[in-house]
Amino acid sequence: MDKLMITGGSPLEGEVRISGAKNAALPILMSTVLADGPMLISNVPHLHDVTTTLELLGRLGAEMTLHEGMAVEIDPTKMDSFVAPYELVKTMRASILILGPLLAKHGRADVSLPGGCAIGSRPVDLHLNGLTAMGADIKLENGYIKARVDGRLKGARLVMNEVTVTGTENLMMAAVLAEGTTTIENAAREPEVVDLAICLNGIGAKISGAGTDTITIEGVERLTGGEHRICPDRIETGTYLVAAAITGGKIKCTHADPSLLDAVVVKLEECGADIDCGKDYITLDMKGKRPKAVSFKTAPYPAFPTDMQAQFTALNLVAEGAGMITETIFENRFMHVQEMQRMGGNIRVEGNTAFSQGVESLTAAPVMATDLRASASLVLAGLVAKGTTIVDRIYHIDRGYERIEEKLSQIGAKIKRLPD
Ligand SMILES: CC(=O)N[C@H]1[C@@H](OP(=O)(O)OP(=O)(O)OC[C@H]2O[C@@H](n3ccc(=O)[nH]c3=O)[C@H](O)[C@@H]2O)O[C@H](CO)[C@@H](O)[C@@H]1O
Ligand SMILES: C=C(OP(=O)(O)O)C(=O)O
Repeated sequence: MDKLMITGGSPLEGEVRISGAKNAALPILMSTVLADGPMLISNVPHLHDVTTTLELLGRLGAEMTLHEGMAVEIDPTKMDSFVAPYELVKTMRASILILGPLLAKHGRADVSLPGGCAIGSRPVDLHLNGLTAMGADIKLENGYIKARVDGRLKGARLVMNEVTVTGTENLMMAAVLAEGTTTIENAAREPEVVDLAICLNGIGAKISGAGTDTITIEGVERLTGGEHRICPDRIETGTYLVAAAITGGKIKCTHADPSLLDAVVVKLEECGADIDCGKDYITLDMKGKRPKAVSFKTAPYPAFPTDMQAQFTALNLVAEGAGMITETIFENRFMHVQEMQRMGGNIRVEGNTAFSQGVESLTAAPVMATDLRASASLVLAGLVAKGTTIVDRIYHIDRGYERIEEKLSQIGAKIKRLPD
């Protein structure tokens, strides 16, 4: 397994080009199953999860052509398999996003039930309840979700008990080809849900209200093929902004969308950063300053994202003062804290809150984490630690960050990938 070797102490300075969003690319690539012609998807990030998604689509019989500049053309018209096998689903929970499109388009889907993962149990009951309410017959057999429907799914009123991002996306994708109108109440408002709706509306779907908590989908009989450009990754952007803030540097993130980062920007300003936003860039200046500790609770968009919690936990380790960070989305998302303690962080977890008291400096250590953002937060801690930190098991990082070591090196980090 590859590792990252980071020697801390250099303030980061320069420009980073932000990639397309993982969490938009995955549902949008899955949604191509619904189309009646080829789809050209651009600004696709080069990530392990994207490769897994393309492998899944290939196994289902979709034809794919890769174009220059991270665009992929997907022709789903000759699909002849409806099974998402365990060996793919176990490496990527988001494989569940194939369920809605397959069922809506082909009337059948066998999708391995995703297990829990390092950050929590992550059930998919709300996806299944919604599809059942739309007329699907769903059984669990031998670890697989076996979903069937005779003819088209039926539009329904779906009231979600919890705000679920992939649940909203799965049901929205299922509803676009259903007979009649579906409403999703208490829907997720995340920008990636909006990007998916834009993509689907571009090929003939009738979705309104994406980005609010009530989404209405008028089912249509067919969708055409078409084109879509994936929106910028707000979590990647936030991670690089924290990298500059934690090292007392100055950074410009280009090809970004600052309008998706309001809650994160508020906290960066609170920690002392000067921020400037343009239409497609965001700069952060923290030169010569030590960050001040921040406190917040994670919650669904537009509140502070759980996917940025670990990175700010790292920032608080070296900040001036006490910080209190509460995780409300996932029950086990502080796996990074024990590793941070090994680097000299003065931090403890009680219940779902991490309490920290900033220290002047961290010390390097060999560390590893069992999820994506936790691993990224250890890289951030390594950027300010005295000495050389080795972050193990970085396949988690490769699920969600495109060429992280190259992008960080370009802005002055001393970071190297150590191949297995
Ligand atoms: C590929 C993708 O987009 N992943 C994102 C998505 O994950 P994902 O869509 O899996 O996360 P959800 O929004 O579904 O999870 C939110 C909460 O709802 C619960 N829940 C969810 C579904 C369900 O059927 N039953 C249920 O109880 C979950 O356990 C969790 O406590 O949103 C998360 C929350 O912003 C992000 O951290 C992930 O990066
Ligand atoms: C939790 C995340 O992703 P996933 O839902 O793909 O596991 C994440 O992007 O931080």
